[in-house]
Amino acid sequence: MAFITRQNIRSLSSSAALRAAIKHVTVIGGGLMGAGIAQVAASTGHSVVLVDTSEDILKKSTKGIEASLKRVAKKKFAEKPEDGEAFVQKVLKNISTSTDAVSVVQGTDLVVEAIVENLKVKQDLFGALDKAAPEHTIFASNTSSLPIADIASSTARLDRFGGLHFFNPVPMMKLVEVIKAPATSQQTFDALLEFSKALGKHPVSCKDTPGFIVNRLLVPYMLEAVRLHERGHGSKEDIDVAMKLGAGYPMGPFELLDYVGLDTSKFIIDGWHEKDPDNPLFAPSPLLNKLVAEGKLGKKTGEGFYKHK
Ligand SMILES: CCCCCCC[C@H](O)CC(=O)SCCNC(=O)CCNC(=O)[C@H](O)C(C)(C)COP(=O)([O-])OP(=O)([O-])OC[C@H]1O[C@@H](n2cnc3c(N)ncnc32)[C@H](O)[C@@H]1OP(=O)([O-])[O-]
Ligand SMILES: NC(=O)c1ccc[n+]([C@@H]2O[C@H](COP(=O)([O-])OP(=O)(O)OC[C@H]3O[C@@H](n4cnc5c(N)ncnc54)[C@H](O)[C@@H]3O)[C@@H](O)[C@H]2O)c1
Repeated sequence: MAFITRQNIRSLSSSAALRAAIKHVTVIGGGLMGAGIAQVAASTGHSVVLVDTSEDILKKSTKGIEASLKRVAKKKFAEKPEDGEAFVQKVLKNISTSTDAVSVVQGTDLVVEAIVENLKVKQDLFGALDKAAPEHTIFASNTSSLPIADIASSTARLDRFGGLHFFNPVPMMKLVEVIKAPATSQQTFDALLEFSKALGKHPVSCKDTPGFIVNRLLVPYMLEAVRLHERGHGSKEDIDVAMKLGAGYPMGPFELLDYVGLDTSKFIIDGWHEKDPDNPLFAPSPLLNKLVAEGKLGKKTGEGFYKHK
């Protein structure tokens, strides 16, 4: 039996206050990740503004969100499809779009950035947002591989800056890595943990170290799979089947690389290789580089290691 103590009440009310604090969310980047984050935030009652560089991209993002919501609704409301349609419409109403990040952050509690994996581009974005956003607004990056402290360094709100690393596909993957950089305040970190829980996700706490937890283990594994294939020691199909049937992974490494995007994968590897050139774990892959140079970026462009319909 749980006893209600004064301390319990205090921590319950402070966590309720934190949860209440994040209502309006601005998601910047409407690609694979940003669209998923916007969808999940809107599905859990947040009001969301999704930002990208053009109306055409935003139209594509919104279409993708609608299609994904329909998949969710089909399962969630299997018994009552009409409630599923109402759910989809209600969630879509919680999302608006914009191509002007600076003007929309004026009314936001949290900015989640999911743009290209490039330090300078992320710094420029946050530097501009910092001047426009209210004092209380928390900034978070969904970066896969860049130090949160480096991204935050273009702002004057180091205490209100942290990492929220989601996993692809966001509507299905339960994990969020919540990253506390050295200057992130405990209050900001707690707010990010609470926000992740409010999204129905399972947060884990991470230090601001390269790759946090998942990617520090996943990137060397994926790269070793590519090298194994480059050495002629296995076809990509056999390697994928082996890891699915032999290790219980839902996707093989080549399928997952195509799913993540080969451009994003290359950004991650190149960045780590530049910082740690003698580490064989992060050595670049000629095959991956060739596919990216040919514009074969994986599922999102219709071809990567595999062809996708
Ligand atoms: C080298 C460097 C690389 C490093 C990269 C790091 C990247 C990054 O930082 C970290 C990551 O994200 S790492 C990546 C981490 N991610 C992973 O590791 C992912 C590994 N893969 C998986 O967990 C599974 O294969 C999936 C869950 C993707 C699909 O499940 P499945 O059973 O294999 O196949 P299924 O039959 O298709 O789908 C079944 C049902 O799922 C539902 N549904 C699916 N997608 C949906 C969506 N977008 N919306 C809504 N719903 C969606 C839907 O209900 C569907 O049924 P339907 O009747 O068809 O509508
Ligand atoms: N793909 C994954 O599996 C995955 C998983 C976790 C984290 N991430 C990280 O999430 C971020 C986004 O990855 P993604 O896969 O969604 O990429 P993506 O290429 O699918 O989408 C990026 C979007 O950002 C937009 N964009 C670029 N610069 C912008 C700017 N200055 N302002 C507004 N929008 C801008 C692009 O137009 C594009 O629509 C990266 O930091 C990546 O490392 C990716």
